[in-house]
Amino acid sequence: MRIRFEATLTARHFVVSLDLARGETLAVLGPNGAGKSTLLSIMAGLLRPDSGTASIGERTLFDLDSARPQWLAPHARGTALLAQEPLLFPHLSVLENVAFGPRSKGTGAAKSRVAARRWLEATDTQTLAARKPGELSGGQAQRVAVARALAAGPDLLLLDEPMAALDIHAAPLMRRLLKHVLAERSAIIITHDILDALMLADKVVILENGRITESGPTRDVLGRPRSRFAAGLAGLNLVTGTAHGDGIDTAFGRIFGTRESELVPGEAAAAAFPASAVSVYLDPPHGSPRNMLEATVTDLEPHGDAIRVRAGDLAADITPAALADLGLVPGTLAYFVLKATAVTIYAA
Ligand SMILES: Nc1ncnc2c1ncn2[C@@H]1O[C@H](COP(=O)(O)OP(=O)(O)OP(=O)(O)O)[C@@H](O)[C@H]1O
Repeated sequence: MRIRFEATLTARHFVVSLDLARGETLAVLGPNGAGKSTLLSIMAGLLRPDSGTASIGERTLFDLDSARPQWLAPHARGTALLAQEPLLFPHLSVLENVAFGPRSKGTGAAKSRVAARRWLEATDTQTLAARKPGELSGGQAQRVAVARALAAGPDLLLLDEPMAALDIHAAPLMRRLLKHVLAERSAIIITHDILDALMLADKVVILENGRITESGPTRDVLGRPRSRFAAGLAGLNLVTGTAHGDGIDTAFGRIFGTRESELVPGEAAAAAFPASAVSVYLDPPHGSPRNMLEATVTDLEPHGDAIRVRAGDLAADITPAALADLGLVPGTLAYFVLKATAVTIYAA
């Protein structure tokens, strides 16, 4: 079933349209306040846009553009929303929580419990069936919430940062569960985590200020980002300019790299390279021909075992020892140097 969505909500500067093929998982990435939760709330029927239409297959979720506006109640949409917090009914057992979905659709009590047990097994929570939500860890509760969402048999699963509230031990388990659950299932997942997008989603959209600024297959968007937001997520530097032979002309001078596709001289192009491929020098290095970008250091921050040196939008990861040697501080004029083989150039 194809999923179509188009909505405008002026008070939140929200203007979004998107399309999902049957069984596809879409990751929504974007900075805070971009409108990601707004998108899920409108889809789930918790928030009414000013205008727009949405449908799952033949079922209209809302149509506010016609002479006879339609608005389907949340429970009738065939969507299930999984929030950051599991939001289980505290007074019901785990089994009853999961059986609630089929029950509310009119399935009998015994049949609903059978279905619930099946989903508890699928989420590896069958041993918790008799417990109350208050007796579960965060990770367990979130797995039960997945079971509950699936037991309702949704046509579209909506996930709002399902890993965000989990600790570093529970998150990988949950990610593995979702990978299994989301295969062949239509879903929209909000995430801040690049790994989630790469592992779980077929497509991504980047949402910024209520607008989609990039969209496409996950690997394309993250491997060849066109927006700074996507580039930052992917740990890539992104420098834009105009194509010229094997390179592009940028504010930093000409940057050479490997062409990803045919470039038309003079047309907009971008160069992407990982922060880990950049070396930093205080003086222009001599010798082998390399790309050299002169820039003033603006920030230094820890990044894993490395130090990320920022100069405006440029980023380089260097070792703490190199940082000590160079004596970099914000304001230092430095040379960001990298081999052409580390640079991918593509039409922007
Ligand atoms: N209940 C509300 N009433 C009015 N405006 C709101 C409300 N909730 C969010 N907004 C505004 O709508 C815009 C989009 O917010 P939304 O919560 O959808 O963003 P988000 O991308 O989910 O952000 P985050 O990553 O911080 O969760 C923001 O400008 C926000 O301030």
